[in-house]
Amino acid sequence: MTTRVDTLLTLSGVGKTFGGTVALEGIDLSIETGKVHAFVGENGAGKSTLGKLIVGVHAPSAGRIALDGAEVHFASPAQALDHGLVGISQELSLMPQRTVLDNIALGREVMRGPFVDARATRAAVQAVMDRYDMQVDLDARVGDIPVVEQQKVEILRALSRDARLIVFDEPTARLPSDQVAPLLALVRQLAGAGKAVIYVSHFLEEILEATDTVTILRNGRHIRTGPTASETHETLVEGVTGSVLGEQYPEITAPDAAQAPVLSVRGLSRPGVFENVSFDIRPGEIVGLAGLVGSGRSEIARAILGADPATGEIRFNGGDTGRSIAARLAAGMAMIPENRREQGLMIDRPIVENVTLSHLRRFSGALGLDRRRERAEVTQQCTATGLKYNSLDDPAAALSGGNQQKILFARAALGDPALLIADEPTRGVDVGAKRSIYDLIAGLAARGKAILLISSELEEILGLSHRVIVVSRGRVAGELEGADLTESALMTAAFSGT
Ligand SMILES: Nc1ncnc2c1ncn2[C@@H]1O[C@H](COP(=O)(O)OP(=O)(O)OP(=O)(O)O)[C@@H](O)[C@H]1O
Repeated sequence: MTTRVDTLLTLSGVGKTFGGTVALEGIDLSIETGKVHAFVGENGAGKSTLGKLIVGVHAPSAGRIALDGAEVHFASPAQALDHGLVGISQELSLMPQRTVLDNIALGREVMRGPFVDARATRAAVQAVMDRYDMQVDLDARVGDIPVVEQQKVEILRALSRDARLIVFDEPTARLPSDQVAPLLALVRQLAGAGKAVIYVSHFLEEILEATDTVTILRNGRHIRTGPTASETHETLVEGVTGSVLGEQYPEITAPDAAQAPVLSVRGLSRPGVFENVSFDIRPGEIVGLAGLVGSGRSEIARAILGADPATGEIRFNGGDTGRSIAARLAAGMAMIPENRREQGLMIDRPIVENVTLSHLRRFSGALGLDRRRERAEVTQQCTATGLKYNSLDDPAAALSGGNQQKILFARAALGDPALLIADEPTRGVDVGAKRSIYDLIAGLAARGKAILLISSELEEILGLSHRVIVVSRGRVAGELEGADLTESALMTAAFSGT
């Protein structure tokens, strides 16, 4: 199939400010049909904002946007949709209780008089699926299907509304690794069908593999746009950070083998989820917990924190901590949860409150809350994590996704925990900020803290852990250390139970 390439959208001198924050400035760019166009940049570079200007979530503060050569102004996403411009965000906007068909057809039902013609509605949706060769079970409940299928539902919904351009904002951030390739195939398929696609992502490999054009943004400015084929991992990193990045992983010092473990887990079990899990973590040790998605890694971590019930023994600092999450936090455990929006952040509350959450007692004295000390310590932690913000009183929602992640780090570090459980700590974080999070983890370990690190990025586990526990189907399938800690040994163990 030959695909015609035409300019669909032209941005000239586009800028956006939020209060005092300049998110974007002087952006000139064109978006073409039949191409996948990546936006890359550090956290806060303005990628999401640019996507949101295009699909009518925000209105530009300066400049003009032209569609097919004619200037357009969208007061809402609905108006952008009327022109065929659609955004698919990280948090999907589907109704999980309803069927796939309902979700795709909602608001677009074929009517016969005052009644919905169910058969004709179904046929219309089927026709869209056939036309784009994207099949999905129309009768399944959306909440029951995998995330990548849910994304397909969103795409079909957009296609059934005659979308011409689809903006994907970090579409793989929530995807299990085995669903990434199918998503990338869907994205390619859309371009093949003549749609313009914008792809916002931190995953440089995905960008190199699946996009045609790359735009690099830095501090709200347009650095360059060009064919993806002429970029490499290194040129992208250089473009995004503005400098050549050195070693990605910090030196980690070997823990003192003579010290008693901070954490001892014995025979930890939760029926149907994991079974008979036992391991220790010593002070200053970074232990990776690796395994395929569904292996039980995150569930084990949650049980250690007391967030989920489990049988077996957990000894912390040589004693019993009690079973509740509150008792374990008070005893010196901390966790950076995998899903920060649902589990970690109060998105509408100020940054300062988000950082001090669960540590308020530290700043309370006879005279009430010591606000000055609270702000000083929060500022210190925010600087240490490299968090970029205007004012500590801004809501967390005003930060870019990666900077929101750093709030959770600042919070965990503020409590000076003896054990930090970090579940996917760098998800959604840019390459430069990744390094600062690795430095933080290594720094905590150097100060004698125990770290349990969970990550889907194999490289990250290998680069940062002293020792790795591999889980497969809820059982410990191997423990790797020193010269035995290699990618192939890790993968072999991870697949052993499957
Ligand atoms: N609703 C908002 N209110 C105030 N400031 C905002 C808002 N949305 C974005 N910003 C600011 O605009 C800038 C760009 O943010 P944006 O979300 O576009 O970055 P990004 O490149 O997508 O980052 P990330 O990779 O972290 O998601 C940041 O400084 C951010 O704090």
